[in-house]
Amino acid sequence: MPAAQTAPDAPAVPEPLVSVANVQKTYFTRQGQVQAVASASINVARGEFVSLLGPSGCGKSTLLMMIAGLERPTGGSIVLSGTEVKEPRREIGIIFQDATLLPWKSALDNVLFPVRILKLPIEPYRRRARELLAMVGLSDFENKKPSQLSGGMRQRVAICRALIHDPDILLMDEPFSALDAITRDQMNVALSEILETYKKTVVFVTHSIREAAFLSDRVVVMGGRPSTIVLDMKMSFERPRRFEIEETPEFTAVCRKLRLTIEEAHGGASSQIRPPETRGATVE
Ligand SMILES: Nc1ncnc2c1ncn2[C@@H]1O[C@H](COP(=O)(O)OP(=O)(O)OP(=O)(O)O)[C@@H](O)[C@H]1O
Repeated sequence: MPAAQTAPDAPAVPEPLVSVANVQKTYFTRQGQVQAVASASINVARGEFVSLLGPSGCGKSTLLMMIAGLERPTGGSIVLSGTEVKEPRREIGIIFQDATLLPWKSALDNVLFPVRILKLPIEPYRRRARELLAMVGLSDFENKKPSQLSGGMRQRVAICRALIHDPDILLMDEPFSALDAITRDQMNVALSEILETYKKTVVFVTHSIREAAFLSDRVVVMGGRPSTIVLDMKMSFERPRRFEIEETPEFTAVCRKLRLTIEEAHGGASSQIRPPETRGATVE
């Protein structure tokens, strides 16, 4: 029987931008070992938005920090743009839960901070910083210090700072979880708009099922003990997305499936009585 052949005009499968292959992480502490991630494998294509969802302690931040090169896996490998990640890399921009802005610097200078660290020429980047601040509606606030900005504004400055050196990939660790519900919704829409303009690959850690479903191309659910990937689900809602999709039966069904998966990974609790481990995952 002849060997199966690929048709000459078959579309080439694009190389993933990020490839996480059987990654494991055990922390060695004075109190003993903590197995944060038993095994995780995910490919993220260029331009894709992938959320990591799951209850507190299931290893989401650990996995993100390993992709960022800030933690080393104890097993498996992470490859970014064809090269194994062994240290923080310029192609990456990171945004944390707390905006972590420098309090004595203006919004504009905070956005320019990575440019100074990377010793890049300031002037062309000053123009880009102003463009980014305008994009997130902060043109009138570029000279304000962080203490003069609201939480949502500070987080928008942090997004501009992460984008200033034009990284290929944005890693976001619960960036909006400290914000009130309305501001958080606004930030979700603002982030979608930013990504329509500056096409980036995003890996996004969140506790919020709705936020993950709204923003993502794929939602990866982590869970179990020790923690693995229990679901990798495509979010096929049309883009650009607006709040209205959250009112649709399709969106509700997707959120229900994600919630049940998280609960099953923790022993099949009913939706009324959830074990403490699943309380970190919210549908608000
Ligand atoms: N630096 C560290 N040293 C030792 N243990 C750690 C360290 N960082 C995380 N852990 C442990 O690894 C496990 C996974 O933690 P991680 O923060 O990655 O989970 P998470 O899903 O992001 O949690 P959360 O949603 O609460 O932020 C937890 O048991 C945590 O206590």
